Amino acid sequence: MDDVLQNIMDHAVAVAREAGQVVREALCDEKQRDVMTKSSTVDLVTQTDQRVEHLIIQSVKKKFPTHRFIGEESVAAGEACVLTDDPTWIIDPIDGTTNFVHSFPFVAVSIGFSVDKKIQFGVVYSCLEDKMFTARRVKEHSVTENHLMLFSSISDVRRSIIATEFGSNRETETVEKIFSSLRNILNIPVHGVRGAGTAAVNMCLVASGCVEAYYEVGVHVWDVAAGSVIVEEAGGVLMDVEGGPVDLMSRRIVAANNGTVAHIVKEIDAFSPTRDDAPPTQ
Ligand SMILES: O=P(O)(O)O[C@H]1[C@H](O)[C@@H](O)[C@H](O)[C@@H](O)[C@@H]1O
Ligand SMILES: [Mg+2]
Ligand SMILES: [Mg+2]
Repeated sequence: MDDVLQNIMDHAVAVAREAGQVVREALCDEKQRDVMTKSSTVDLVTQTDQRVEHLIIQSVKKKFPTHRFIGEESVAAGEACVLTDDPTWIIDPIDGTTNFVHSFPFVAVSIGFSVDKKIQFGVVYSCLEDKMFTARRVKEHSVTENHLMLFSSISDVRRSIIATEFGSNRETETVEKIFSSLRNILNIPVHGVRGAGTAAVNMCLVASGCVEAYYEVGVHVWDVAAGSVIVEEAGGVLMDVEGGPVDLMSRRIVAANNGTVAHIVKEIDAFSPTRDDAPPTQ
């Protein structure tokens, strides 16, 4: 199975790079950044998101015809978001669509691969920085092209930088919760709070030791599937925002180094968005 998995992972890296090239070219063409909206007026999608997801799925289908998919834009188009034991590609064609639309320079292609409901490897290609982050769920972990993982050993949360995002839900109660968590964390006080505008890149920043923790409520499984392996294989931990094991379908995540995770979890004002795998409402 090892060689088989490596073969699949090599394909994921190749197709992520190809997808990244499409994203870079699309950035120079305003038409390809024309905005449509999904769950709210600030939940953006472009024809490039859809085109890149199509490209990835078609490329994988040719090589691995029995594999299944959970893709952000396919789910938006009505496909079910159900993780089975079958080999499944979990795809976010453009993580950071808002960044893409505004030319804010952090945009990633994120691909996680799951078997038996466990993510086996993750590939995050931060395509404007041209950084490829990969990790496989075995002892080995690697970040290609010299992007070495330098995991943070800081255990004093007051010396940390914490990454988070504001998401795309602007309901008053949700915004209140987001600010309540942010206020608690700033008041620790931490050195700073940052956000790249993409969950996948934020998780790679944890894995690289640039930030000590990243948390968000409202992410989706395609935002974090790949990053989850990259963080864990770098030596980090994943947790639910109220402590306990993370559930990638729950839309809640903390990814952190060992020293700060418990402190961060204490400060988060948690809430529970509708799960990714919830049956559709009629
Ligand atoms: O929609 P994309 O750009 O794929 O993903 C983004 C989420 O929608 C947003 O809620 C989140 O804050 C951001 O980090 C994420 O990457
Ligand atoms: Mg995303
Ligand atoms: Mg996306």
